[in-house]
Amino acid sequence: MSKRGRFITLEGGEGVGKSTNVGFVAEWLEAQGLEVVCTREPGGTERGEAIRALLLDPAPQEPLHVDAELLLMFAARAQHLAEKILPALARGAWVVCDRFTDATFAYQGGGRGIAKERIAVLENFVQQGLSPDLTLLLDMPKEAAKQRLEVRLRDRHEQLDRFEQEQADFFQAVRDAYLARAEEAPERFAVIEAQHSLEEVQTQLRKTLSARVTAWR
Ligand SMILES: Nc1ncnc2c1ncn2[C@@H]1O[C@H](COP(=O)(O)OP(=O)(O)OP(=O)(O)O)[C@@H](O)[C@H]1O
Ligand SMILES: Cc1cn([C@H]2C[C@H](O)[C@@H](COP(=O)(O)O)O2)c(=O)[nH]c1=O
Repeated sequence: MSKRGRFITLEGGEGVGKSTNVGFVAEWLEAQGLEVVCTREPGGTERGEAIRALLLDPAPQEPLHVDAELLLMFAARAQHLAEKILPALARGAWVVCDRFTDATFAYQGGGRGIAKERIAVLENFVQQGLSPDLTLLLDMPKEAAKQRLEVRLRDRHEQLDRFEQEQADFFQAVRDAYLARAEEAPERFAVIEAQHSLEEVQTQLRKTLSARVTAWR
């Protein structure tokens, strides 16, 4: 029977470079001879992507209640775990996921103000003990991240989604919540200084991955 794969997540606020670096992390792991499944949240499955569209809708017809937002995140996650993440880990593949439950604690907890104890109830119910083996937290000041996001939106002719339309204090609360979680679980988190050039960020990522993969073997 093959050994269970490892579960790696990338986290951080808007525009810090998660999507840019998911492929880098996956390619680095593949170069070590590992099977890698790349995915994202909310989403990652057909139903999860439909829920994502509801959650990110830039111009919803009516406001989305914060509890409904929280439950939709976990509904998408339950489907994602059952259909994609758990089968991949069970056959020995490594899963690289752009956001997971730390995002819920940061956005719905820090940003929206939902008590972390309530989020933890859903985390236990849906994940039944599963949590990432390594979380790469890309951290940088929110002002610089916003500038990057603006460049991306302009270059790709995209519009701000429902979360990206939030105000500066929301993004500060999200960043603070992420950093608090990293402090609570230093053995799982690696905080990457994301304000540097892409080359420097990827050097930090490579060093972190190399140390972890060696330790796990
Ligand atoms: N280290 C870097 N230096 C300069 N620009 C960067 C760096 N990393 C990413 N970028 C650019 O910043 C923009 C945002 O990056 P990216 O889309 O990867 O962020 P993200 O964290 O996935 O954002 P979101 O959460 O909003 O989807 C992109 O245009 C990307 O090319
Ligand atoms: C998993 C998760 C995500 N979110 C938010 C964070 C982002 O604003 C969007 C996803 O968009 P991205 O371009 O892929 O970053 O969803 C959240 O609020 N809670 C969560 O659990």
